[in-house]
Amino acid sequence: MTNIVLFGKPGAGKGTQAEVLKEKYDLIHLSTGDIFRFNMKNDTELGKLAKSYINKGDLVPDEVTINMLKSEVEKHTDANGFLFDGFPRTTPQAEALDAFLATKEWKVTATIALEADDEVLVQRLLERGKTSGRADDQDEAKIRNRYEEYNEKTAPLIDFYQGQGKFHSVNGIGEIEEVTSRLSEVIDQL
Ligand SMILES: Nc1ncnc2c1ncn2[C@@H]1O[C@H](COP(=O)(O)OP(=O)(O)O)[C@@H](O)[C@H]1O
Repeated sequence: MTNIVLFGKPGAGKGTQAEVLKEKYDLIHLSTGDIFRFNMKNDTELGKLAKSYINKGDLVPDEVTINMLKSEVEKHTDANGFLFDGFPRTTPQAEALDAFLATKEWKVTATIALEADDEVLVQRLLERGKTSGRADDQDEAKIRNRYEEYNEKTAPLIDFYQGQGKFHSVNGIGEIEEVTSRLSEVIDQL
């Protein structure tokens, strides 16, 4: 069982890399952002709730996110491992993930951060907003708010995973293939 947390600021390339890594390492890719967007598109109760937070650039409350994540993991208990993308994003989420995985005698194998400079990332998101239709990518104020959420709530997870000796980081700037090979170097040594 290999469980990898892909970590990084909005726009760092987690989703792009996850698409490649899930095939390469036969992992189930769980993106909380994608799951929320799927629910928003289908106008489910979860989608309606999430929308009010996401469209402002705020995080969705922990309880909602954690329950959703657990039910997604439960659908794949025969998996070779998971690639968590966009989760955990807060300390309570990270603690809940550890506790939940422990009930299955699993654990987080490693957390790998994609590092990139804020200004590069804001430009990437604005560019993505032109074609993605994502409301949270089209407005610089919403994007800045996501960075504030990241700095305040998500950045402390670096210490959390460093404390567990599981934190790795790679340079997220470069060609997609280049970044994939940096990530693979870390994964191959786990
Ligand atoms: N683990 C989470 N906890 C709370 N909210 C989340 C989580 N994952 C995603 N979201 C919500 O969905 C939005 C989009 O997520 P994602 O696609 O991962 O974004 P980004 O491109 O900003 O990294 C976030 O800004 C947040 O509102």
